[in-house]
Amino acid sequence: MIELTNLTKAYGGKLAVDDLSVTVRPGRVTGFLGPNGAGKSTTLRMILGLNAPSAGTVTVDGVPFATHPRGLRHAGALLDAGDVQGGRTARGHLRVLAASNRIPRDRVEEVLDLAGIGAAAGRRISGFSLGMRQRLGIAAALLGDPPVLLFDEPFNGLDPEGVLWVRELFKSLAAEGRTVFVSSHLMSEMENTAEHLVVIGRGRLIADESLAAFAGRGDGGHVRVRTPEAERLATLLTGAGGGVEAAGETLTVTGLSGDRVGELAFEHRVLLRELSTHKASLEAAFMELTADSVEYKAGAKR
Ligand SMILES: Nc1ncnc2c1ncn2[C@@H]1O[C@H](COP(=O)(O)OP(=O)(O)OP(=O)(O)O)[C@@H](O)[C@H]1O
Repeated sequence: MIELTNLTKAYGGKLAVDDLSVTVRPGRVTGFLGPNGAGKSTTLRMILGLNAPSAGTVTVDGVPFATHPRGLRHAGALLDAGDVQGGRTARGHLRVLAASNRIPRDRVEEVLDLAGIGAAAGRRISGFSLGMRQRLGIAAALLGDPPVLLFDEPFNGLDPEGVLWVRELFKSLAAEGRTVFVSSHLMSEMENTAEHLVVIGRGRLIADESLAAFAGRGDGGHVRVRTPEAERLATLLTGAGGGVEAAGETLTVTGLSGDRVGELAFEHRVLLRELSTHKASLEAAFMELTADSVEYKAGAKR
């Protein structure tokens, strides 16, 4: 369990993290979402004791991480996949980490295989692609078999197979009862991974809720239907409690399911030329929610 209490970090006069109070619970993947510059990396670094908070506190299983004697065996993290000595081999890099954390050498081979880079273990990291570096970073996080795991943008640079692998890995780590906290600036990456979401913007907490609750914030989706009898169908749909927007032969319907719209048309012998349902996208809910806190927007005046 990770507990942030009024956690704040100021750089100069600017608040990178602003009074954040959040509890990250074990047994589920918690997505940590926010646009670029929202303060995710700064928060993760404070959890690990790498940055000191300007105010507030953060504990990992009840104690500040820096004072935890078990180091990598207590919390593992992938922060910046590029932050490794390129001259070392993957195996060499992990062996150094293992030695300094009193982790048995055999574990290095285990995590290399687990991360799918066993075959590249003897190669220098400088020749690794970004995806391979991410896998190495994940292997390093898992080295101490820790109950708490933090990952900063772990999907960057991974191919589709890698993305699927990471998703399943995170879910299985959470199912084992671990605390798994994963940052991303893309909702799509969290959609099939996280059960719970913590969303921040400009350092402030915007949402702390289940993925299902978050999805419910969206517009709930709509049904699009095309008919030569648009006016008659619109009256029927409105009568059934739907919201209708008409544009020529096309009606956009909210508040009624696609099935219900089809049934009403059938019952009243209204000819349909098209009927499609459009689910509310989590991405849209995320963008809507964070729109005011996006710091770097294309074409926006600053
Ligand atoms: N060492 C630093 N000195 C000054 N400002 C910093 C420093 N580190 C981060 N910041 C600022 O703090 C804010 C939050 O940055 P942070 O990297 O935590 O955001 P992020 O959510 O991880 O973003 P991204 O998705 O782009 O990595 C940004 O405005 C950033 O410019």
